[in-house]
Amino acid sequence: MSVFQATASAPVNIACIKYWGKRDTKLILPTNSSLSVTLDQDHLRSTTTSRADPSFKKDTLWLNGKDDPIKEGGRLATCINELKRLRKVLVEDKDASAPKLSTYAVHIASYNNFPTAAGLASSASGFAALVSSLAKLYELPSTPSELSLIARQGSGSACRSLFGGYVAWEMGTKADGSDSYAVEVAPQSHWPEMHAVICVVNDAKKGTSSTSGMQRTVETSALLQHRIKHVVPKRMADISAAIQARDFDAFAQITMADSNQFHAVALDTEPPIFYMNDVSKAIIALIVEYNRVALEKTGHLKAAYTYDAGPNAVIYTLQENAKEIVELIHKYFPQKEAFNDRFQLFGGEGVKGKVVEGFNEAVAQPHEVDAVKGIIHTKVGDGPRTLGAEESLLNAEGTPKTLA
Ligand SMILES: Nc1ncnc2c1ncn2[C@@H]1O[C@H](COP(=O)(O)OP(=O)(O)OP(=O)(O)O)[C@@H](O)[C@H]1O
Ligand SMILES: C[C@@](O)(CCOP(=O)(O)OP(=O)(O)O)CC(=O)O
Repeated sequence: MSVFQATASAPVNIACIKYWGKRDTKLILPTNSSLSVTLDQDHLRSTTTSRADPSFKKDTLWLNGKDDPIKEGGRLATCINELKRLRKVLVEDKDASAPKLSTYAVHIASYNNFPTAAGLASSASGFAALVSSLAKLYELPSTPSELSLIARQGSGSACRSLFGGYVAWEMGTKADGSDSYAVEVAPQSHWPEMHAVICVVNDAKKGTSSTSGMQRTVETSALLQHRIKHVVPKRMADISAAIQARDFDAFAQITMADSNQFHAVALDTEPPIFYMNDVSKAIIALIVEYNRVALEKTGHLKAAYTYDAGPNAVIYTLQENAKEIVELIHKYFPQKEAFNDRFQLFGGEGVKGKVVEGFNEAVAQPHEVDAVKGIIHTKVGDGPRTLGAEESLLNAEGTPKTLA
């Protein structure tokens, strides 16, 4: 008997223009457009296998090997049901010989190769991988933008992980959400030199979830209304132009300004929300000083920090500056574990921890080991990938394989 199964992996994305606020909480329609860089799934990814079988009793998801209950009417159920509906309408109703997979329950196993729910955008890669694997299983003729409409209903930011490179989520205006989807601004190949140095400040589950935090902001922040109307539209246009022109100065300025404003609207929420901590703030001080020196020496910026709903820093930079940034972070935040030098920046010599010439070392205090728990060096990457049967996460019985 044939096995109906597909496996896909999907990347994380980190926004430069932040999504923060919904105008429709059920459909997940945002109050502003947003834009992100997709990170390389060779380093950070969710991998998901979906199987449809007439013997399965109910839709089931295992996340990192553990049963993750699918709540009726919840986000997962919405995504799965919508994909089943498309299977029926786009495939089964058109071809009588197509197996009626839409009537079978599915078993889904997913693994994140990085901490889940720790502000590293696991919901984004997770829902993008889920939608990609089911779309493949159901042989849907849908485009990435069409699939992004479904991923959006799992987690807003997930819609942007349906593309590689530089991605915008157009907020749309329709009440049914049919024009609120992701589009490619530029592929990875357009500006492959974009790297990211991620400082993991806290990899534990966070306090205020994005979902509840942003809703409180919508309800209580006057500053958010200003941001939505008067700030984001111009920033979206300007950063898209900066990406087209590969203008890192403009890209960095806008990215840092938008991170700052997102954290300002979080603070403007009642009661206030603080996602950054003192370590996050020290990293900002280091990047500001590093850019000051760069501007003085070269007339250009070299780094852009951005923070999501947690204290972890993502520092965008061009490949040529990544080594200096890794050195800088090590100088102030000594590491317990050796740096994973996947781009061979250091050869065999190891990271020393040093600042560039002219850097004012007094801008931040050196911290104790573990203030920054890890440093992940990655870069812009491609969109979801379909993987072969040998990568399946489900065993013959349709339950998760134990991974080595
Ligand atoms: N691989 C996955 N497959 C399906 N769902 C997933 C997967 N990974 C994460 N999720 C869902 O996303 C939730 C975590 O989302 P949450 O927004 O709290 O954290 P985060 O995405 O890591 O942080 P943030 O979005 O603020 O950057 C999990 O509890 C789970 O429901
Ligand atoms: C700060 C952010 O990372 C917020 C992400 O929010 P989510 O997409 O996690 O929220 P839900 O739609 O409620 O699931 C900014 C961004 O990624 O644009």
